[in-house]
Amino acid sequence: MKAVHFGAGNIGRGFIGLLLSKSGYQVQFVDVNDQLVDLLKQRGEYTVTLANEQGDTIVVENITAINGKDLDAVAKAVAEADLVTTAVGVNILKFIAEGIARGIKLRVADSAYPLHIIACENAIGGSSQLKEHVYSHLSEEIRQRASSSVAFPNAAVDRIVPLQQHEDKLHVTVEPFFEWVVDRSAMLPGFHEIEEVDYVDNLQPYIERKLFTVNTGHCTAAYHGFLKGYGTIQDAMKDKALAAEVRETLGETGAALVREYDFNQADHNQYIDTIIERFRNPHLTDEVVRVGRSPIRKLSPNDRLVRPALMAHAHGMQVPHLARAMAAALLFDYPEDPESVELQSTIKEHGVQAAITKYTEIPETHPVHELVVAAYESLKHRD
Ligand SMILES: NC(=O)c1ccc[n+]([C@@H]2O[C@H](COP(=O)([O-])OP(=O)(O)OC[C@H]3O[C@@H](n4cnc5c(N)ncnc54)[C@H](O)[C@@H]3O)[C@@H](O)[C@H]2O)c1
Ligand SMILES: O=P(O)(O)OC[C@@H](O)[C@@H](O)[C@H](O)[C@H](O)CO
Repeated sequence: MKAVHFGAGNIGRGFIGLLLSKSGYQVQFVDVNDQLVDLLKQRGEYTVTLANEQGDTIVVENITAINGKDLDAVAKAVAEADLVTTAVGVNILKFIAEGIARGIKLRVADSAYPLHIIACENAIGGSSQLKEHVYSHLSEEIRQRASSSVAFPNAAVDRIVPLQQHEDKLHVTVEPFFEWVVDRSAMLPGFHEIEEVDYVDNLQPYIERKLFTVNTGHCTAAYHGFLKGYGTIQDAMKDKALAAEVRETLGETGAALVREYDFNQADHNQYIDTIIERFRNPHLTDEVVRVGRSPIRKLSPNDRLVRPALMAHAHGMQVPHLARAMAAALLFDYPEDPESVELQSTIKEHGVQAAITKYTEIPETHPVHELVVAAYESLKHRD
């Protein structure tokens, strides 16, 4: 069984590549980082360390890599694969689409054996978004032929993998916890199941619960932590007031999720507790600037702050803490992050109200918009 995985970065090597390899897939990574690709090709293996007391290690063997700039090689690999996965960042999906489309074209020309394409990104409907990008490169005739043999099931992936500090550029340290849930209803017969993956008929509650708990809590800790001068999530979570802010924020998303999806409140509280403990893992060093990266994406309408806030508001609930988290995101001024630079320049040029409307798409007349502006002013002028 052959798998092609786009993005040999932290989650690519530390989670997806590892599970695929354990399940008997021969994994070919595709990346545009020349050094990473060369090392993977030369060595054919890498090490994953679990951030636990014992520091357990696993060697992932029998892997190889392709340079993503070599579109012919990418297309050939996709044409021959049983499974394509991605962990490149949701905004990068459009850039990998052409190679996948060319692979599909080659593939449907001489066979119709099934291909599953699963985007493992932090986004709602990641694989569906990738499908749109891929299909924009295909003729109607090829789309028709692909419709019965190429599936794009959506997925939710959860494992904290920080930026790596190892001398060995392939070595990756990951938290022990992981969860990978795939939408079974969009799958074709004959799929070689990936071990330890959960297959569900309705993914929506799972992806929203993950994104609006793990990722909402994480970015809340990151943005408030950044404002308070903490370098890592672990240090930020030692601040009692900050940890309480994270919990209150997850109380707001939790109330909305329980109402929307009928989750059991006690089970959801347990889920929140587990996640907060994961943020505190003393064996991890996770920088606030990684977790807060791409604030424009994180402030976008379908992401971890705005969507749960509007969902809660629609159920008649108050969202002061989500509004504060959005305000803290608007104050994330980190020159090495291109989205932070754009955000700060928009605020400077057009004012915070216009920036909120532009990036969150919440109209100025909406009560949540007013809450975010007030929280922004109060955080900006804090002592
Ligand atoms: N790190 C985590 O804790 C975590 C957990 C769950 C989900 N995710 C999601 O996984 C995705 C990747 O995150 P990450 O932390 O591994 O990031 P990362 O930066 O470590 O890895 C991304 C990789 O994609 C590569 N890439 C960029 N453009 C490419 C292209 N055109 N073709 C092929 N490869 C390309 C980069 O070179 C890099 O190696 C994101 O969507 C993220 O939200 C991350
Ligand atoms: O990857 P992002 O930028 O969407 O979010 C940053 C972190 O919250 C994220 O990578 C988490 O570590 C991960 O989603 C845990 O499953």
